[in-house]
Amino acid sequence: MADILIVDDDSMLAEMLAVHLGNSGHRAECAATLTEGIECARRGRFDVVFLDVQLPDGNGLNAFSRFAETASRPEIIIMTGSGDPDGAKKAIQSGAWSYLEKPHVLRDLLLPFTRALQYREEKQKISRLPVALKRETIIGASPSLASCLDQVATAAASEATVLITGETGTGKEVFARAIHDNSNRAAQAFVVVDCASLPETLIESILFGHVKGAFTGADRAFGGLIAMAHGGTLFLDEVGELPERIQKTFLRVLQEHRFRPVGAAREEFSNFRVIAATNRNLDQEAADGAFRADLLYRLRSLPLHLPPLRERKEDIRPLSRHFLARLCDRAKVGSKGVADEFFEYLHAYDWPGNVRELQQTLEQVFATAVHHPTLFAYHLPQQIRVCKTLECISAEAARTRSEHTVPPTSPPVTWKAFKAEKEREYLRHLFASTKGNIRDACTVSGLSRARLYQLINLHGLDPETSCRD
Ligand SMILES: Nc1ncnc2c1ncn2[C@@H]1O[C@H](COP(=O)(O)OP(=O)(O)OP(=O)(O)O)[C@@H](O)[C@H]1O
Repeated sequence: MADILIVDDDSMLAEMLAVHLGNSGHRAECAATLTEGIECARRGRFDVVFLDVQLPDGNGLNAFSRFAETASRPEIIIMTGSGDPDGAKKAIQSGAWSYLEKPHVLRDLLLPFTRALQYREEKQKISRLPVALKRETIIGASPSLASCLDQVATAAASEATVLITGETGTGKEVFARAIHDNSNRAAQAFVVVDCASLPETLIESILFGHVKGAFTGADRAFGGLIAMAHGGTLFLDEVGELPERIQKTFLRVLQEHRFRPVGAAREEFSNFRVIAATNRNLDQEAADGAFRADLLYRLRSLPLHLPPLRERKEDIRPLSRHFLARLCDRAKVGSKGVADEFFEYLHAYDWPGNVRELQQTLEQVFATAVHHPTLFAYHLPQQIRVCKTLECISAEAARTRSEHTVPPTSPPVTWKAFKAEKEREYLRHLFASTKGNIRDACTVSGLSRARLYQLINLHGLDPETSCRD
């Protein structure tokens, strides 16, 4: 017997589905809105959620992760309107087990539902196995990182080719190593091929090796990276950069594990496993003919997408603490205190360079504050401080705007007096956000230094004390 949650505002359909499932020995509960559904999923334990897309208080697909991340981690079957290919595609991309078209839910339900339960049962058996994932190099505890770690465990237990995607600096190489370190191949080599820096004329020789005298300068035989990865893992970093000429040859090597070193008469064999990574949209490139679609499908037996840091900001604090502790260790200095607003500033920033940018920023901060026992927001690079400051100012502007939608109850003042008061308010806030730093205040406000000093005099303000008001 399974526990099912049906989230649909069509009460007749929900009821019919509940009765149908009840007749097969399952226990079904219904919710008519997203809010009610999420609340039910949090309170109860469900094996499967049937989730409608169009709900009165929002789109089911957008709330997908809120169901998937509840304690019982249910399998989710999406119910879409009929003939909505976009909805169906989005459902599968968000990790739904399957999708059913609304008018045929009862007719089409049996197979996906049975398979989802079977999958769930097997998943629970596997997760009960006492396997501890070695993940010392991977810091973070956000739900999305946890889900990536689940996928690392699955990939490590299999021999399938993995394609890791994600923006630059999200940790693709770290995750590739973690898959290798947790696999049966851990004792053998992890060979990195940086496809972006392979010299065009030497690619075959670097990958497949060469015999002595194969070309001018080949005064010794070389085994090649594929041979080196025998028994271990071949990590193709930036695989999208692999020249077209090699893509075809490589596809064959990937399928047959046989390759011919340059100048050799015979083929060699290597038992390697491939993990590839890219920050490019290879689907698009395959559609445009810039990357071989057959190679892409072959590489992507198991896909693993790493979310950017801005979508898992919970990881910023533990990552920062980890990097700072490592820097203190290396410099042989005691651990440093970190002011709370330091993290607030890190949170407000979008981290286009992801974890790598965070790590480099902290190295920079550490170098400038090596003798300071505490790190303050002031130690952070200017672009990060400006970002937080702009966030404060726009929040303040929104607050002021909303205050002004309320009809004024006090008698109107002159325009001049009103403007002066708003100017003073703005300046006070500007100094509070920039900690009284004139240079930052000019950057953020766009005022020249001369105009800023003029306004300070006019309103009799002191930037240093204003920032503490
Ligand atoms: N979750 C994490 N925990 C600890 N360190 C991490 C994590 N993710 C990334 N890093 C660190 O961030 C840096 C960048 O990681 P990595 O080289 O794996 O990124 P990448 O996605 O392969 O980048 P690129 O696409 O530019 O090659 C490395 O120093 C790595 O150790």
